[in-house]
Amino acid sequence: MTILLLPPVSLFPAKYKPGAFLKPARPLPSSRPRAPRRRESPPPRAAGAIVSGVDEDAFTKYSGYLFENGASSAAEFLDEYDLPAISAIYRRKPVLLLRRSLQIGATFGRWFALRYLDSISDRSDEMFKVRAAELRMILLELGPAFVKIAQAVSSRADVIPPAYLEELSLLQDRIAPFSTEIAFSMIEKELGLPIDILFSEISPEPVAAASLGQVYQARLRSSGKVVAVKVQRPGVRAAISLDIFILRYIAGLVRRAAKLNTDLQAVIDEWASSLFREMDYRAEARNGLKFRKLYGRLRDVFVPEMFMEQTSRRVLVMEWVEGQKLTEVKDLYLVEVGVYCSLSQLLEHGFYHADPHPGNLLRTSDGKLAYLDFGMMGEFKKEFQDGFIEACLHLVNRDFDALAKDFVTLGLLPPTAQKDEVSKALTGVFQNAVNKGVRNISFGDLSGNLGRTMYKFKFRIPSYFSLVIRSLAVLEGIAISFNPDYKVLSSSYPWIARKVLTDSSPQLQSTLQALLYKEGVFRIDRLESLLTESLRARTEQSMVRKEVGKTDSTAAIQQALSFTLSEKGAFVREILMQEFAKGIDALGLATLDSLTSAVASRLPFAFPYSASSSVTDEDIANLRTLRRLLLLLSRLQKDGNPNTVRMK
Ligand SMILES: Nc1ncnc2c1ncn2[C@@H]1O[C@H](COP(=O)(O)OP(=O)(O)OP(=O)(O)O)[C@@H](O)[C@H]1O
Repeated sequence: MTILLLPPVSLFPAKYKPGAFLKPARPLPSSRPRAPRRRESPPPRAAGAIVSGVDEDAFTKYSGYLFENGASSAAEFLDEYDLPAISAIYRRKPVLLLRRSLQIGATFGRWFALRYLDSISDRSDEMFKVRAAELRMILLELGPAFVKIAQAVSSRADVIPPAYLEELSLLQDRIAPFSTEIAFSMIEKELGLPIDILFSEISPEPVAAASLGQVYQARLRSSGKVVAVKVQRPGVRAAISLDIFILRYIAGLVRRAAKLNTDLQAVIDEWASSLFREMDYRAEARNGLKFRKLYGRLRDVFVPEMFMEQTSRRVLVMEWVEGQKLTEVKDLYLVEVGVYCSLSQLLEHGFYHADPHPGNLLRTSDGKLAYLDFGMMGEFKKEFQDGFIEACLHLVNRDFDALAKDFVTLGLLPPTAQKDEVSKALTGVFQNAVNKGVRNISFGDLSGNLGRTMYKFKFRIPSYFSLVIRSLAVLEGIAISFNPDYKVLSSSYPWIARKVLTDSSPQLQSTLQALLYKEGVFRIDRLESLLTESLRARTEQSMVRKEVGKTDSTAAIQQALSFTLSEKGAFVREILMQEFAKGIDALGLATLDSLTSAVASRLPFAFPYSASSSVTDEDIANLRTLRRLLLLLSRLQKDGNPNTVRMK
């Protein structure tokens, strides 16, 4: 069985520039004589090329060790996170359990001891970078469960010191690969066909190695398309199951010892369930298909195609994306595209990419934002979407009583929390931030402050919500690295304003009603600010959405003018009409009033009625509102004609 590997330049169109990966032809591992196949081939003993600078693939050794101890055979075939099954496997292996626990304890213990020594010898600052690098190596050595945990926190510029952030972000894509021979044999076993029947070319080494799998560049023999082939690390489920089992146990101890509010074991269970789902590549491919269908239509967003027929539980084949990491190219326009795409995911369809770490966001060679890795997707339920929008509106409008209630709806606070106390505490957390103006609120700071202040009210962040926050915080984090003033909330608020003005959900409509009326008095300033903000969203949105056959500026004008007349603007129109009617009534009265007083002053006798008594304070307020409404509409008309539509 031979595979034709021609020099890449002659085979790939120039835009793919695959030369970096496809080395000059050389025999592929699959053409070498292979060891006789067993149902479960032993894990690799030595890694192939070194990607990360780690001189040995520690995970490969670890999974080999597990295999020798009989742990992988049962745990490796678990389809989903099944705690009773995992307990049953590892309770029968106390020695393995003890050895691994000691290994984890000793590794971290040594590191903490060194940090302690640094601090007593006053060398903490000097050794900071060294310890950060050591921590990365430790996590790599301890295997994929720890790498995954580190990845989860590595995009949080707000909670992790910069030196650690730098090191931990290397865990996103610089992990030692396992041997290509094992990978190719897994592809053949999983897909049931020889490599050279599946692909006309494949890179002789992985182009990237991540915690759960590694990726090859290949060309499908059937269609000639260039694809990425992701192959799962052997022994990964067994290794992760064992570590989860141990971490759960430690979490139980810590919770009891520190009397924590949070059920740490439940947090680990949720995380473990999603990690197991991530390890099923068929589910990932289905997610990718759905993601492409929903968001692939947004302008400047690119979602690769999935090849379901060539995908199995441990092998995934998808369209190759040529591009650079968003973090490397520092493209603020694409960060904005990402924010709009995230909001569309969160607040329009509720189906969102829950792992948008910087390694998964690329800038394609034609300037689009490409999403990779659909293993972890979240569902943001409609009631939470509305709750989130309401919370943002209440925050921006400084309505902290309502915000306290939103926190209960969102599951951030228990229903038993003392609302008055909470409202006071929230005022303390947010007042300053909001006074600075919505454009200056940092998403990262806000969530950090919130956690610290609200702890005493049993504040907890449900896992669905932490992923939502994360998907926005990651983008803010990327942007901040090259524009320290970037605020994701400022980019999101126009969207939120537009949503509340146009959504037909009764919940949002009553929020809007409550926001616009205080004790029956119409608050036109709030409508003004919502409309102005929403227009900003619609203008920018027209850049992001494909407006077939329209220029951006005409689309913006049309949107601005037709908004209140459109079906979506029905609710706002009703409010406007009501206020217009009140204003016109007041205008009628006032006109009549001035007419009668003008006529009365010219009469040679005293007029029996006092004209001024017919115009009340309310009428005067309604007249003022009418005037402002007219001004607002004319301004919207003007603003709807921006000359600068493209931000690039
Ligand atoms: N379709 C693709 N086109 C080009 N490169 C790709 C593609 N898919 C994956 N890669 C490369 O492989 C790397 C790892 O892929 P991916 O993130 O899907 O793997 P993973 O095992 O799920 O990783 P992680 O541990 O980060 O969750 C990516 O960061 C990217 O560099």
